[in-house]
Amino acid sequence: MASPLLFLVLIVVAPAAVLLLALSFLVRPRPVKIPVKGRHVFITGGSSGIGLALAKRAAREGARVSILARSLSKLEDARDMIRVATGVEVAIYSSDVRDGAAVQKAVDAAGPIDVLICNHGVIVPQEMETQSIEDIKFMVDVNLMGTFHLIRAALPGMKRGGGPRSISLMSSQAGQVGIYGYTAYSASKFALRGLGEALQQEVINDDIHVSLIFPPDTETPGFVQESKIRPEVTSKIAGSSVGMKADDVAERTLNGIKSGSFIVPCNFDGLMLAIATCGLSPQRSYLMAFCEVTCAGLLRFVALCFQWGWYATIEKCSARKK
Ligand SMILES: NC(=O)C1=CN([C@@H]2O[C@H](COP(=O)(O)OP(=O)(O)OC[C@H]3O[C@@H](n4cnc5c(N)ncnc54)[C@H](OP(=O)(O)O)[C@@H]3O)[C@@H](O)[C@H]2O)C=CC1
Ligand SMILES: CCCCCCCCCCCCCCCC(=O)[C@@H](N)CO
Repeated sequence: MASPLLFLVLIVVAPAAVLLLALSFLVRPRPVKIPVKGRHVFITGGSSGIGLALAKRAAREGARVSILARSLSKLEDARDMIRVATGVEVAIYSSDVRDGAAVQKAVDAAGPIDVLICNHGVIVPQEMETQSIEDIKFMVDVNLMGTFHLIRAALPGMKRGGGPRSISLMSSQAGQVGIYGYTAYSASKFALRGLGEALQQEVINDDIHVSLIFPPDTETPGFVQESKIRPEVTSKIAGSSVGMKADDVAERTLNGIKSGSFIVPCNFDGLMLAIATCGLSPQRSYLMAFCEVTCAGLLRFVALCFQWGWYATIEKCSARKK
């Protein structure tokens, strides 16, 4: 009578328990908690959208907050908005992340950083064949080179010790899977993952922990602009993942940073995408590692179903154009 139960234990539960135990010893780097309260959080692109929501949240949680962007008037408006919402006065720095010297000056003026959030980003969605090389360079320079400038400027100050610190990079779900109309944008966002994986190995001994954030379409001023010019196919494919509000992305982001997660998905589709594209990324959570090991095959199948749908959409749209 007890034999089906015994069978279940032997075939499923026991191997799962052994795997979980093995993974709890195996995961590296080790789990870490990164506090935000009373610490210096530096957010680029903090004057709008996700960055502004992040700045508000960090201020509310008792951090000292600095924000950097180009437009001084937008920065001042953001500072006023955050003061009204939280009673906290944030420091503002007007620089272009493409200008390494200007970034260095701002970072020096702000003082040693505990949590660096490279959130700035630009997008011009368009098919590569018609996109100008200036627009392509624009996205790579801001999204990728700007991030290099920031990390290089902030690292010496961050290595001074005083508890675990974080470097977080705002990628996109389009940095996990290439999307029609996003050749340059996807390239710049995929690049952040390579940067982050390599950087984590270089800074682990300094108690610095890298996080990569992968949001879906998010309601922001930037997204409103993007939506006006984005190809129809791009909108359809991006619609495969449920859109979010900036504040909800900010909440996921800050929680991901605080829990020291390397990969930070923002919604359920993002979680599936993270498991399907886990590759050789570091993983601190043995539970997530367990999901990756056990679900990879099935999620590959799900991913192929999505690709099937996307190629059908592309065919339909191009047939209509002709
Ligand atoms: N909204 C979305 O659908 C998604 C967004 N993301 C990513 O999230 C991040 C934030 O996006 P979102 O909130 O929509 O963006 P917004 O366009 O609303 O805000 C962008 C911010 O970055 C700043 N910025 C842009 N270029 C530069 C530059 N060269 N130097 C310094 N600061 C700059 C802007 O200020 P200023 O113009 O004054 O410089 C602004 O503060 C980006 O990296 C984006 O790629 C990822 C997935 C989805
Ligand atoms: C295996 C399971 C797969 C699960 C579903 C996969 C869905 C992928 C959708 C990708 C959407 C990309 C949106 C990018 C938004 C962005 O970065 C711009 N809006 C920036 O402004």
